[in-house]
Amino acid sequence: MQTLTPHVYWAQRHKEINLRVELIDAQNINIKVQDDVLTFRAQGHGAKGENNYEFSLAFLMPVKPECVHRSIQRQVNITLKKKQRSWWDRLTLEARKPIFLTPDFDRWIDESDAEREICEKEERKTRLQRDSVNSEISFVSLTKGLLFMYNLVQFLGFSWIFANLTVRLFILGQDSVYDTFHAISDVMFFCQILAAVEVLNAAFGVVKTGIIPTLIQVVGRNFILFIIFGSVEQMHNKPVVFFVFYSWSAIEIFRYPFYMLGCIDTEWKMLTWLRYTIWIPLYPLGVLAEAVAVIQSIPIFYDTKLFSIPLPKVLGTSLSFSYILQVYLVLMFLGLFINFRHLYKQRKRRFRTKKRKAN
Ligand SMILES: CCCCCCCCCCCCC[C@@H](O)CC(=O)SCCNC(=O)CCNC(=O)[C@H](O)C(C)(C)COP(=O)(O)OP(=O)(O)OC[C@H]1O[C@@H](n2cnc3c(N)ncnc32)[C@H](O)[C@@H]1OP(=O)(O)O
Repeated sequence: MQTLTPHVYWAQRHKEINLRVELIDAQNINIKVQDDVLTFRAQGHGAKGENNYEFSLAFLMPVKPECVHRSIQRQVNITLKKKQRSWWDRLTLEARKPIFLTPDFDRWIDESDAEREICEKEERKTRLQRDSVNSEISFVSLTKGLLFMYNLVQFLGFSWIFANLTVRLFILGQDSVYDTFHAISDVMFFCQILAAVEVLNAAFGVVKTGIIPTLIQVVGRNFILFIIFGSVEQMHNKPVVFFVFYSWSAIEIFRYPFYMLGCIDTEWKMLTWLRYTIWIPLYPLGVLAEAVAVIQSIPIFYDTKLFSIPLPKVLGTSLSFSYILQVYLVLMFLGLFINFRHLYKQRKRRFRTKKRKAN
């Protein structure tokens, strides 16, 4: 086998040099770049059949020693990085062009074209960045808009409940307390079903809050509303319904407007203080009222056998739901403890941040 020189085509960009070595089925390719000199050795099929091929090129200016090459059926493509971003007048150190070297007209561009190519690339990049920022902004605005609407609906719902309970108490006196469920439950059902959105918001990171406290809050309330009050008629006329609904709505008429203002990046200090303070008496009172409701419902579930769970014969006929309620009573106080601690932390975080901002 003889050693021949392959035909080499070259082109440049501001940052790199591209070489195309014309060699069919190149094998044992050995390319080295040392002191700005590239040496190429390979076996392949050229104009004179299967032979060894080699060449070397001393570059006009410094190049990085690492290079990338890729052999495809009819050629070997080599890419080298220039050490400095610049446009070379020629490829080789020697002014006389080697005979085997030709400009690669398929890839050839002059300096101004290369500049334009770079400008276009930059423009495309900026446009892409701008587009992604714009779509991020419109996504955030859409989310904030939807959250605002959600909070507004809840605020209106709970304001109606709170106002209704208060006005009825003043007009009808004590009697209104016994009729709370019939007067209020439809709106309360609506608001509390809708509150499931808060669990989804926490789960998908739409708002910066933990899922566990939200789940405890929503599941805890809906258990009382739908199971204890909703499914047992004997509970409808109990005064405890009034106290539960009153404690729930008393916090929500501050919490939801606080969130609404948050959605439009506004804050009323008084409202923030109320949102993060009023739960301190309301939460234990609310849980206490809920506990009274559960305790009052236990004998009713026991007598009516409602929701009792059928058991295998060896264990007895069925497990009364009243036993589950007794376990729930314990869970309630565990839930109270978790959420009380969570709200306490949120309060501390909120007021600590404010103080730091004020400094
Ligand atoms: C696993 C299931 C087990 C079930 C076991 C059952 C156990 C039963 C336990 C029962 C206990 C529940 C009793 C309860 O029903 C009794 C009462 O409600 S009594 C009445 C008094 N209640 C309250 O005061 C509680 C009110 N509720 C809450 O405060 C929340 O629901 C709670 C999840 C407890 C806490 O809220 P959160 O974690 O979200 O804290 P923040 O308000 O500070 O919000 C944090 C940041 O998120 C932003 N955010 C949150 N929600 C929204 C929203 N809807 N829209 C816009 N932004 C929102 C908020 O602005 C904060 O952001 P930043 O810090 O940037 O301002």
